[in-house]
Amino acid sequence: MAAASAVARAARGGRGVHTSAGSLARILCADNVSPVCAQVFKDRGHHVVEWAGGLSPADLKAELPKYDGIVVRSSTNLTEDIFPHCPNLKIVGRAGVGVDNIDRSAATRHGVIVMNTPGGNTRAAAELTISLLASMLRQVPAAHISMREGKWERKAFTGTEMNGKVLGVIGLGSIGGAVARYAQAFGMKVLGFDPKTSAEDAAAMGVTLATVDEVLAGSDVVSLHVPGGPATKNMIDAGAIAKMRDGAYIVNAARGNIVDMSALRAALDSGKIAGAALDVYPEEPVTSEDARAVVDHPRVVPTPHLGASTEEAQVQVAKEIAEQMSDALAGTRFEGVVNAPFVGLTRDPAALPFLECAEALGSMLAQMAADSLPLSRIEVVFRGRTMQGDARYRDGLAGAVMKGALPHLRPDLSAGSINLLNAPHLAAEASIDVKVRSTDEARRAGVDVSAGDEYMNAISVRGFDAAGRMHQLAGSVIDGKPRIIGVDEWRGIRTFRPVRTVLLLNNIDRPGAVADVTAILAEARINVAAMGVARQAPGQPALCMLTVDERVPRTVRARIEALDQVSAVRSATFDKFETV
Ligand SMILES: NC(=O)c1ccc[n+]([C@@H]2O[C@H](COP(=O)([O-])OP(=O)(O)OC[C@H]3O[C@@H](n4cnc5c(N)ncnc54)[C@H](O)[C@@H]3O)[C@@H](O)[C@H]2O)c1
Ligand SMILES: O=C(O)[C@H](O)COP(=O)(O)O
Repeated sequence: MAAASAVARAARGGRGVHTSAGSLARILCADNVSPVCAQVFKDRGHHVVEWAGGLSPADLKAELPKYDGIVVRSSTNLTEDIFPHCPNLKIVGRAGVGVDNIDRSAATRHGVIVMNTPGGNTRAAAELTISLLASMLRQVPAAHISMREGKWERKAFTGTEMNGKVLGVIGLGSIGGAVARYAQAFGMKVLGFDPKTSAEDAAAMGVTLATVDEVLAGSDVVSLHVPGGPATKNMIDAGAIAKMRDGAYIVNAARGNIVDMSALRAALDSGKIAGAALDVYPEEPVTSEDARAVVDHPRVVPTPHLGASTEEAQVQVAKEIAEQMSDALAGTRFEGVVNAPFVGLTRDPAALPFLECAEALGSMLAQMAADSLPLSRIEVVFRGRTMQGDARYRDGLAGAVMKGALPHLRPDLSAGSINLLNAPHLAAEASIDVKVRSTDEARRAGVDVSAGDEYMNAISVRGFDAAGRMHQLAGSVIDGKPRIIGVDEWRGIRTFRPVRTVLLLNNIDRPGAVADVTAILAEARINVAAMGVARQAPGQPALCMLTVDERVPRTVRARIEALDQVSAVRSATFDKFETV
């Protein structure tokens, strides 16, 4: 399972992420995803099982623990309770756009990457939206049924033209944008609302930007293209419908719970809404009485979630998700990740040393604070253009610092169960408040940001115990490698690499003070690899930093602590970083 562990290593922010020929991950392809998906995985050396249709919660609990990855469409629901059953699961792929059937925050908490294929089914969904719109305005399905019943009813099916009407598009992303363009070819004017669309982008689509209320009030047809989820649930409720024109139409090919079915049913019955075309429903297949009544309404055109169901779109999303997941499993590319965009940093040679530095700082901080655990708060401050210029660093640094710290703060967790994705959540579980700020933000919050200020790029970490005592470290990347550049209040120290075992001693600066320490280490046959001292003035308190080749037993540490010139000894051992 070398490739499967590559994705875990990438999430852990480790080095050496690569595919080895013939290395296998076990992938479950569910929800009738195109066979192209399985083929791409097989071609990339993975072991694939194709599952016909969706998996029930019981199926998921029984089957998914055996797999490293799963591909789903919209039928299989990966709810919060599934993830604790799947310790091997590393990646979930959505062959499509909407990820509202996947509990992304539970996935993140369990260190599982979630990715989708935005764009793969845009054309299919936009074409179906226009088909629904035209069928609804011209009553094509009802006329079809009437013909099949042997009737010839022309007058009853007099329709409404698209030309000259106003289409209101809510959600001007890929599909909403395409719908807006297609509708203009039929002579429709388009009003649109999307908080993320700029006036320039709207103008390029030929859309007049408006508020949501203006779109509702000014449109003959309102078409919805926003993602599903709590933020858009019942966006079109009785209040929104009341704002619409009398005799307006609604098209929903986005997600079922965006429209309140009971409000739509009432508005269809009253004639406030002249017709609706729906591809999606609050529950699929339809079960509730309101949704059933809407589907059966004579002025409603329903389809069973067919937006992405074209040969072309299915092949496209199946191929894309298998390639994206295979690349992520190989650790070479992290396209389409929706719950941890920062994992891409682990493949960036310029970014990786900063993540390693943050992890080393977290590890050393937690080890330095061993005598004052638990830590209740960890603050991370970053400076420099590299990290400030890329929004992904904020989450990446939080993950890396906590990934380093947690093995020392939560002995209940095995080191292998902690990665960049879940580390901040595991910290929150232990009531450790983690804050990441840029120097500017920290300065505004009144935090001392002087640690590492002589470096272009630096990360400082401060850990506070319950009594408010603080431990502080700063690090930077020098010659492509992490270095510790500051310890507590000491500035301008001789920088050192976070490798082997680092001993920090607070001592009085006097002749032979350090020699007494190295003599004890020599007696214990502990080799000193590097050493540095920092002091305020001759004869004053000083800091001595020693890198030694072995772990320092408690008895040896106690002998050093007993020296009268030494006031505090702290040590940190690094397993994963290179040797000096
Ligand atoms: N019927 C189908 O088979 C089918 C197929 C594909 C996608 N979809 C659904 O369509 C949705 C949109 O797909 P897309 O590819 O265009 O995604 P997208 O991410 O490109 O676009 C979504 C847009 O909605 C906007 N948005 C979010 N909240 C909003 C709000 N409250 N008000 C206004 N705009 C808001 C976003 O800013 C974004 O621009 C998907 O999330 C999916 O649920 C359905
Ligand atoms: O969000 C999507 O991509 C669509 O709703 C398609 O869903 P499906 O893959 O279940 O057809």
